[in-house]
Amino acid sequence: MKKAVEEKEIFAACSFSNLGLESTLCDQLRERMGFEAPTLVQAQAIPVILAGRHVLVNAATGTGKTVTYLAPIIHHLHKYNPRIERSDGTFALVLVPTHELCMQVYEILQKLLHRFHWIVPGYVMGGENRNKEKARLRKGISILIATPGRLLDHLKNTTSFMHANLRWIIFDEADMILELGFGKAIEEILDLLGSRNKDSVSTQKSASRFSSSKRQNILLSATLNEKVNRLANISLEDPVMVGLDDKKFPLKSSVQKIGSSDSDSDGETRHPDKTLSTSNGNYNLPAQLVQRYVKVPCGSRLVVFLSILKHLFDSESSQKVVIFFSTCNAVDFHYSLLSEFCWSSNTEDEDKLRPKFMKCKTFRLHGNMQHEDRRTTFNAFKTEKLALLLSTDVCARGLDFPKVRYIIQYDSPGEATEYVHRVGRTARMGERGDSLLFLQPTEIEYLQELEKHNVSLSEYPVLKVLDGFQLYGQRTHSKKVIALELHPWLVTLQRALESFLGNEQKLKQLAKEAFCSWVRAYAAHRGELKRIFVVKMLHLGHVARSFALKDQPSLVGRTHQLQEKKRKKNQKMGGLPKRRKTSIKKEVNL
Ligand SMILES: Nc1ncnc2c1ncn2[C@@H]1O[C@H](COP(=O)(O)OP(=O)(O)OP(=O)(O)O)[C@@H](O)[C@H]1O
Repeated sequence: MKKAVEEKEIFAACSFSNLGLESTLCDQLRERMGFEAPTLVQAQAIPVILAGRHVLVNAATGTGKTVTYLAPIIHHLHKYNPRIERSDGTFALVLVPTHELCMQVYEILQKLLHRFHWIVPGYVMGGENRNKEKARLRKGISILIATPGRLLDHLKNTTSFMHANLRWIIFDEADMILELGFGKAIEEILDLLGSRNKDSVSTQKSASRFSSSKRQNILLSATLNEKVNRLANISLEDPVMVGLDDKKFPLKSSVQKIGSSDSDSDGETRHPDKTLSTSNGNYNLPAQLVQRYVKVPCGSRLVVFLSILKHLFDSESSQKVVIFFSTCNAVDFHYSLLSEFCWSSNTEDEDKLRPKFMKCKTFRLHGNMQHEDRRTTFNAFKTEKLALLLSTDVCARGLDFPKVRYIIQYDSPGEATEYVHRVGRTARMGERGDSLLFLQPTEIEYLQELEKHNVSLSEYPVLKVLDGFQLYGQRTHSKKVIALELHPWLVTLQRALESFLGNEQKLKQLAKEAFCSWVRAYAAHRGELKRIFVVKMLHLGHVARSFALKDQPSLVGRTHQLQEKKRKKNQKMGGLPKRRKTSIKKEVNL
């Protein structure tokens, strides 16, 4: 894919060695990774990290934040003389929110360490075999990638986990880690590792040749915001902020900032020749990303969605699309529908063998899948050239699938932060990228929520796309059409879908389950968003149509009844649980 923006807007006018990185590592970055020059964020942050400062990094999605923190760690570990050994245990800890991100960082680390075989990479994460992890920790892991829950588990229960030499703690996607409700776990981890600013207690006595090394913590995300403030305050000492405005992000300790909109200092970096995208309360989005929305009445959502997908794949021979849904059930239903639905608009004869509606490969990824399946999907989608990935927000953060050309947010993302991360799966490293957000007419105010962060979307020409389809060999003109939902193409497609589902009982059951969890997820919007996504405004018959169901299924399934009972009990005992959003997010999203 051709770069959509000029190189100088992505890369700094210097080399990795100019930043102070060790020459073998620079060779490795060039030869093994194909990185000729550092990105702007790398040029600004690497020297500061090399200098041993605590750092807070805020830069747009897909700008190379992973290497920003890994390269300086490898640089320092490589320089220890005599060489570090496995028995020295863990020197660096990278905390990430999801299984997939854990694997991704681990893979990058493996590549970077190719010539440094004595520096051992490793990971621990929820869902993996604890005993195998224990064995690996016992042998020693120099740079450990971890999800917070499993790390805490090992810190408490794996006595052979050696971390007395720990020097770096990195929080990649720091805000997401907290969003997922890991705040308490993180505080406990910091305490156990003796890495809180004050009053920290370490469980292991440091008495090695590395004990004089100062601790260094680093927080990164494309959307660092006030939520991270507390974590930053307890974990960072005198931090340097890269790409962040300290007026919007006030920290107690003295702060040096680099690359923020009102930066007046180029600090210790040798090549801050460009500032990062501004972050004056606005989110950093890739400048070349084309962002659009499509306004669709609820009952026509599914048919418009399928039509747009068909249009995308018919018009480009190589296409990778990621689609976001609000629930695991919705992913499962749409995945099965897209994989099985057969229909051709050009044959009237019902008995003819019909071709598949979508001919590309379809993948799905969500938190209710087996870890092994998640891993297989993750790796397979990476290498495909023509494919669809249907996912929940488990895919929204940090994942770097090459050449994703389009992001569709079929279910709205909730907070603007999530919007930014979801669209950030495309338009990475200056490549082209498009995003499309589905909104119902009643939800259009959501655009103003995005505007508050300077995120503007233009309208997608949906009628033009629909007019391009042929029904029985004829173009489907909408000139006389008053409302989108009456477009002949959509009406015919909806009928075909409903009749298809009528004959596919398994799929119909999936549709019913998806319908119920979709409504529950819709009702779970909080705060300001509750005003925009009003569950009472939903016409449930229309919602049913959007799952290709002729009739509205009952919302009162057995699971729902149990949940209601639990909710009422909670209310009696003093209101909703404190982190309602988190529990709902865990239940429906990931
Ligand atoms: N200096 C570089 N030159 C060329 N490509 C690079 C360079 N640094 C990183 N990349 C590539 O850029 C892509 C994005 O990097 P990375 O995933 O670290 O971005 P990110 O800023 O962490 O994104 P997100 O905010 O979505 O997590 C990756 O494919 C990575 O290999």
